[in-house]
Amino acid sequence: MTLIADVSLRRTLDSRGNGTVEAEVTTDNGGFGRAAAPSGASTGEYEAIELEPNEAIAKARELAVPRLVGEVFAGDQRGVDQALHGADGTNDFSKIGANSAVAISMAAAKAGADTQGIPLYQHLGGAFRGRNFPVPLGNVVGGGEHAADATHIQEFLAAPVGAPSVADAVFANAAVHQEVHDILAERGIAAGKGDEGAWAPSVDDAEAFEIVAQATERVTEEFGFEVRMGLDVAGAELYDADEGVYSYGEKTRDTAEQIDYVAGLVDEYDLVYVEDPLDEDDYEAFAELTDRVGESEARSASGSRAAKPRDRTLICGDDLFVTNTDRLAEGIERGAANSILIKPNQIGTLTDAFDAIELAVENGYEPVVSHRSGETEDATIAHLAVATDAPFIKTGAVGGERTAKLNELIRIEDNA
Ligand SMILES: C=C(OP(=O)(O)O)C(=O)O
Ligand SMILES: [Mg+2]
Repeated sequence: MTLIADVSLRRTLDSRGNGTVEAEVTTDNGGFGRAAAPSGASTGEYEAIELEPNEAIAKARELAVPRLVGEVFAGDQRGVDQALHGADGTNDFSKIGANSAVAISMAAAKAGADTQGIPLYQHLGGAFRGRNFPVPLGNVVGGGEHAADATHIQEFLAAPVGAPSVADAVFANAAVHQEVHDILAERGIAAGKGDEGAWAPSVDDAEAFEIVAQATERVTEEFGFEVRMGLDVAGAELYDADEGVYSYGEKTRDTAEQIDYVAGLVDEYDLVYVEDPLDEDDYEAFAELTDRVGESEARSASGSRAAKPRDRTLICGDDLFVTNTDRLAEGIERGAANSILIKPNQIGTLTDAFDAIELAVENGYEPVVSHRSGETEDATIAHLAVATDAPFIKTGAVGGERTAKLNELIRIEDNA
């Protein structure tokens, strides 16, 4: 094992044009790792704290770097992340910033892999990883906090669950994205793109469902494997706690109506994945919805598919769990959701993200590794997903900072 010899930090650009923290870790024997922090827009209330980048960098230089350089082995990820927690001293990284913490944590992991001459996913996950690949969830239409004057539901996702390889899945999602463009053009609807590269047309959610369903059907036919649909409702952003309702423009739904609405969408569009359908404080409503649609069951008696059992729909907690084992433990106890979104910067270190994944898997919750709406060319999450055998990764469909992760998955699959 080789000690960390240097940690350098700088402010670089993210995909929204904001500053972010980039970290470089070098080791005694010349190992090197570089990583950068992503950043959310529809952030959960209970996430670790992101500081202004220059402030985060100054604090990390003062408090964290001295605890790492010459003190911790680069391959000892728990040691690195413990040093970061020790330097910060709070439970939400509000002192050095979760952006500094996560950049250093990921850069150290890359340096650890480099010193051993193995890929990052193998360093993190062990010698037997690299055979299973996550299904990429591709954001093809979106609005909410990611685009003005577009859909209320934040993300309409393509889910190529039948793809024989990750490369096929990645290209299927890109094809759905293109189909959506073509269908919008057929309908005479102009659309720009939101923060994650999804189309952001000024249509209501009902029309977005129609368009994405049509696009996934066309691609299913063209590619010869099943491409289904998923959603990130980002319910906390729609929820008005004073009124106790979810607001879709003029239309509002109370919690019981919201549960009915989402359960109806699961049936109507055969949704494979629904993230944050409800408010981030409402474990009870999450549990009720999970109970209704979260288990495999015979499809209710509607039409010709009545006899076909429905796969389990993943009800995923993002803002609900914020990659935090305490919040996940509460969810497990209360039966809220059956899946957790894993965003390392929500919690600040790779160790904490790993612990959340392990707790999830032990309890039958599916981990879904995820990007943020503000991203960089950093591809650590691709390796994290492969290292942990995560069944899904959410990292967009197109756009350089999104394809950085998707192309990395293709390379890992290709043993490149
Ligand atoms: C990726 C997401 O958006 P953000 O990064 O803005 O939280 C999300 O809500 O899942
Ligand atoms: Mg989300």
